[in-house]
Amino acid sequence: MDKVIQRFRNTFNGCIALFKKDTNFLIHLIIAFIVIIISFAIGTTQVEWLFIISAIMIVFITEAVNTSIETAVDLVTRKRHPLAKITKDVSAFAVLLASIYALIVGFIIFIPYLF
Ligand SMILES: Nc1ncnc2c1ncn2[C@@H]1O[C@H](COP(=O)(O)OP(=O)(O)OP(=O)(O)O)[C@@H](O)[C@H]1O
Repeated sequence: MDKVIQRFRNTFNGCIALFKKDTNFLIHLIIAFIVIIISFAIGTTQVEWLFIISAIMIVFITEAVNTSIETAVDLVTRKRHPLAKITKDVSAFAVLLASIYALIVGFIIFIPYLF
C-alpha cells in the first residue's frame, strides 16, 4: 500500500514539475476548460464529447511527454548537438500534430453549431 501511495506521490510531483517547467501546459489547460464550458453550453452529443475529450487528452499527453523528453535531453547535454536538436524538434512536432488534430476536431464539431 505504501508503494502505491509513493507512486501517486511521484506522479503528483511530475504534474507539479510539468506546470512549473512548461508554461504552454497551463495555456492548454485554460483552452481545454473554455472548450468544455462551450461544449456544455451548446449541448454536444455523446460522440462529439468523445472526440473533444480525446483531442484534449492527446494534446495534454504529448505536451507532457515533450517536456519530459526536453528535460532528459538537457540532463544528457547542455551543449549544442545535432542529435539533441532532432530529439527536441521531433518531440515538439508531436505536440504540433496533436494540436492540429484538436483544431480539426474543433472545427468539425463546432462550426455546424454556428450556422
Ligand atoms: N542541446 C541542444 N542542441 C541543439 N539544439 C538545441 C538544444 N537544445 C535546444 N535546441 C534547439 O532549440 C529549440 C528550443 O529548445 P528548448 O529546450 O528551449 O525548448 P523549448 O522549445 O523552448 O521548449 P518549451 O518552450 O516547451 O519549454 C529546440 O527545439 C531545438 O531546436
